[in-house]
Amino acid sequence: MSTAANTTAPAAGDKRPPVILCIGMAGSGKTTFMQRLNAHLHAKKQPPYILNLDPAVASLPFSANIDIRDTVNYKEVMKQYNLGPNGGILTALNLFTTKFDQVLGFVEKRAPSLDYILVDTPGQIEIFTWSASGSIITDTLAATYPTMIAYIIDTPRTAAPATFMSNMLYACSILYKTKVPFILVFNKIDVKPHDFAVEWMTDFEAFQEALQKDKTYMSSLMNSMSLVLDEFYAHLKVVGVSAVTGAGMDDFLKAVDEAVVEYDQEYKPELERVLEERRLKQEAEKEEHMARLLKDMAMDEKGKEVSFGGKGHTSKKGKTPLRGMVADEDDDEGEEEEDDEDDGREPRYRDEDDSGDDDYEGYRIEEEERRNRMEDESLKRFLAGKRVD
Ligand SMILES: Nc1nc2c(ncn2[C@@H]2O[C@H](COP(=O)(O)OP(=O)(O)OP(=O)(O)O)[C@@H](O)[C@H]2O)c(=O)[nH]1
Repeated sequence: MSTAANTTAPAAGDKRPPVILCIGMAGSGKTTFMQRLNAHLHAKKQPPYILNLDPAVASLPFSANIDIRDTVNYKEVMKQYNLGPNGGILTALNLFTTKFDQVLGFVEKRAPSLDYILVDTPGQIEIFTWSASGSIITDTLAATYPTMIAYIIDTPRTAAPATFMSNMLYACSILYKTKVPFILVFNKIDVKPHDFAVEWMTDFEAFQEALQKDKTYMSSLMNSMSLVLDEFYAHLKVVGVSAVTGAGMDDFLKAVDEAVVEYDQEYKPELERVLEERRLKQEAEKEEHMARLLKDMAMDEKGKEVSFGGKGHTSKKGKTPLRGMVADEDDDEGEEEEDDEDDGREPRYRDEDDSGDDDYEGYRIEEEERRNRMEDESLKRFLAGKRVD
């Protein structure tokens, strides 16, 4: 776990602004946090580019550059598809995702002049974190930009060990699902400072002690869960902020810088490895299909072997029809071999009963002799000082 102390500033002239996906439980203060962050960045003369992905928000306290509500009317979606509010929001997000390549196009044009891209997500957290659209949007952004999740937590409401544990487990599930760098943002520290949370995350015994006070059946379950979470905490950046007073905003930006470094050092190489693995797998599949196709082409529908009349054709004893493309060739067994000369003809199929074989062979020999005669003629004309056509 890091607490945004040791940081590296983003490289000057970096054309890939970090994308900050703001996610959190309803009422955790996502929108207020975005508003505060927006104001803070404007004050620093680094105005962010804002995407609003919440189709159900009544009014935004900041202006979004791209707003899902301009594209989809979620109330109309509810009516048309006969859905409830959550189904309407999810369908609206799905519809918007089908246009996300256009959104990316807009972002791309602006990216060189931007320092930050902020994304507000639907209040119903699972609509973004557990939907296909949420994954597509996250993965698409993360393929190009250093993308991270700012997980907003309502600190006063997380002070009980059981609530804290539930919230951390949820955060853990999102981290393992998205795999992008993760910042835990303890919001509302003007009401309750987040020191207790940092202590519980860094000092295992302190959390165990807090758990001892809980005498319910849940405490033993939580005891074992807390062991699992220890590993998870190591991957997190933790900051305390107040979206109302503006406390902790610079700490948050330092954590963003750290997340960019983490993206470059861990996420991106892993992404490239996965893409390369996929490419190799596809290539291997293609080769396998080709080999199977060639094998199939060597057999006619009745299961008889067929061959091509052109270069690389098979002998009657049933060799591989396309030389050089399929392994397992053995050409010099003293069998009756056909001429390997490429005569430029289209390949033709035949089977062992092909009675036209001899005619064809005769024609080939005739053709070759004719070509040889022409070449001789041409040479004679050249030696006689005439132009060669
Ligand atoms: N004291 C205090 N209150 C805050 C802070 N941040 C947000 N709030 C309050 O928390 C409530 C919820 O804030 P929102 O920003 O609407 O939360 P949200 O997560 O966007 O909520 P949804 O729109 O339901 O997703 C509001 O009453 C805010 O004024 C904070 O840092 N300190």
